[in-house]
Amino acid sequence: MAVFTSVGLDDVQPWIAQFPLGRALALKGIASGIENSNFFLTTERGEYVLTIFENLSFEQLPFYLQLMRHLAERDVAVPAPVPNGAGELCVPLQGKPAAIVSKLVGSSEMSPAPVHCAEVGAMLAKMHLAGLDFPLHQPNLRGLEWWHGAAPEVLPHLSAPEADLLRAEMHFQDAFHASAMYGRLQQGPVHADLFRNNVMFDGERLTGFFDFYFAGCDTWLFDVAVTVNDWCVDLATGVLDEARVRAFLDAYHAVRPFTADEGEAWQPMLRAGALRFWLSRLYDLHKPREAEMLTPHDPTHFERILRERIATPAPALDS
Ligand SMILES: Nc1ncnc2c1ncn2[C@@H]1O[C@H](COP(=O)(O)OP(=O)(O)OP(=O)(O)O)[C@@H](O)[C@H]1O
Ligand SMILES: N[C@@H](CCO)C(=O)O
Repeated sequence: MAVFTSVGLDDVQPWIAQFPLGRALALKGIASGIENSNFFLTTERGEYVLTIFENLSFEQLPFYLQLMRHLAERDVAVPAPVPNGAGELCVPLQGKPAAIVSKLVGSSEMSPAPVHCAEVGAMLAKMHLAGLDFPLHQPNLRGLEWWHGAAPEVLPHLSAPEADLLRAEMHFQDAFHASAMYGRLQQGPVHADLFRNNVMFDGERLTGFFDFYFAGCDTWLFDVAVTVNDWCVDLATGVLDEARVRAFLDAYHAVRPFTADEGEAWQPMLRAGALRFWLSRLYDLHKPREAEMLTPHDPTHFERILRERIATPAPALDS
């Protein structure tokens, strides 16, 4: 269920007059998604997606929407937000923040082959470069500081081996994040949640990245690690598929070459990417938000990935 705020064509008709889109012709709720209410919107000018934000406020949204606009203007495949007549990207609908973005063609590729991973790698590198001159700044709100707040909250709910792993990995990540090598890694706006369900494909052609609502400024390599941990993994075991990893990394490297520091940081960063989602899934499971609408994802998937990344080195980065 992904329409939490119900809106009909009659509600949208007067509201849409502020956008240069003509009249609304059709509105259809989108069934997938767990954070926001999403609708396919057909207007006299074409096909769009209308999102009503259920958890994000008017203050938080400019970073995400301006970033999407900035990237779309630089030919990165992302939905382009449509400004209203006053130039605003986010305006209230039924008392909640809402935005209209262009509709991407295609569907998510949930069983990716190396060819899909190469497309994602190349577009991610292009996105990182295009974000270099993005003027707004917001930290990754699910970064090290958040991990330090979340870990003590979930620890009482863990078994002894799980608690030992979490404590040891936090310790390891503190040292990694404090290192001079970490301090030299290139930073900028990152997607930070680029899982298979947040990318659209039309056959083997990537048509767009979407769901930017965990984006923030962090190291580019963190984004690479999060993305590889999802796109290049065997979902049953957490083991990385070498052919997909190579395809992803080679395609990224061809657009934006990795540095020697990134080569050194690669293994700990894959662990950081796994820890981030193990922790957030544990947190969502044990500390659900008030008026929570989502079914928590399984944390053990990322516990398995974390243990696997500690035990087995991933294919190296070229630099
Ligand atoms: N710009 C777009 N173009 C085409 N389809 C879109 C677009 N944005 C969203 N969708 C569709 O809507 C669905 C839900 O969107 P999204 O994943 O952003 O929902 P969410 O509730 O915000 O996120 P999530 O469940 O991933 O946390 C997607 O799976 C996709 O099918
Ligand atoms: N991608 C996240 C969900 C939030 O988008 C997860 O799999 O835990």
